Amino acid sequence: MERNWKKISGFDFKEILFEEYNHIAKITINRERYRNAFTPLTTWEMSQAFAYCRECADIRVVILTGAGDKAFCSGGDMHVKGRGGYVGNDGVPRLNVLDVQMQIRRLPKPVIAMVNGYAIGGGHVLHVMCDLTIASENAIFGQTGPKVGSFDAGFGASYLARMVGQKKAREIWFLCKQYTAHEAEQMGMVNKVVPFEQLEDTCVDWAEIMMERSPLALRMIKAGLNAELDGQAGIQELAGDATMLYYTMDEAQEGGKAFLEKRKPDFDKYPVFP
Ligand SMILES: CC(C)(COP(=O)(O)OP(=O)(O)OC[C@H]1O[C@@H](n2cnc3c(N)ncnc32)[C@H](O)[C@@H]1OP(=O)(O)O)[C@@H](O)C(=O)NCCC(=O)NCCSC(=O)c1cc(O)c2ccccc2c1O
Repeated sequence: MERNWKKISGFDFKEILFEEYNHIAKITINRERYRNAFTPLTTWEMSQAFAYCRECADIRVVILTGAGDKAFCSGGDMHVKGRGGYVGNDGVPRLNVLDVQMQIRRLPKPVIAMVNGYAIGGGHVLHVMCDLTIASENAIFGQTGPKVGSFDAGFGASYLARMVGQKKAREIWFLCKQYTAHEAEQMGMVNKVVPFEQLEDTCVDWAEIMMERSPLALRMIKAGLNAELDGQAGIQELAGDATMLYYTMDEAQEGGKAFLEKRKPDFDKYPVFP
């Protein structure tokens, strides 16, 4: 189905497209010429887009994808890989895709990876970070790090292992083989494989189903699933959400009111559940 994706205004992005349709934001890495490899500018722009998605209450689900029919993302742009990171116009080496990874993980809304071709290297890690992955039949998955002088021993290893198991994760990283969409689905890192022509429709369908569910329930489930792996940082995320919920209750309002009214708070009137 042809959809009227509208450009989200207020940004002058050069390396990504940032669009909205029916409360769904779509972030497209727009470097088709380089199989959508990311530079520090690409990841900086992605960071701003994800920050907007977090703040904007109108956005309920985010789709991350790559331009064209060849690649979702082929990882860091090898042309600008320097000593210490990927070097942007300011000459500073950075690994700022790691910030984007955290933003995806911390976004209190579902993020769908719409994998339309190669998801390789740092691009593979990006799909791993997303809550759901829907892939077209032509999609190819794999890590290249140990072949090209890199590795992601963070979420790119440990979270991947949670998905596919330790043996498979080690195979993926040690051998740097490429896997078809169906193999990736069998391994548990892809939710659904569809023909290329149905890829966007399926992602939008899934997004629209999720938008019929309680946003707060999805937010809490995501935080809980994260907390299992994220230790103290995961507990902080879940605890922050619990505090947010507590602040919506009369019991918490009473504490603040009592302070401002210079009286003792009366918490006795609020129910204590077993
Ligand atoms: C992705 C491919 C398997 C596609 O192969 P295909 O045969 O379809 O296409 P070509 O190879 O001919 O590519 C067409 C064209 O695009 C250029 N290109 C492709 N990928 C990149 C890239 N990553 N960087 C720069 N340019 C790229 C390619 O050179 C061609 O240009 P021409 O001028 O020749 O036309 C295959 O392309 C491929 O394997 N690509 C490389 C994948 C890769 O190794 N990526 C880097 C991995 S490391 C990484 O991503 C990484 C990034 C981080 O920021 C990290 C941060 C922290 C920890 C770890 C990190 C990390 O590991």
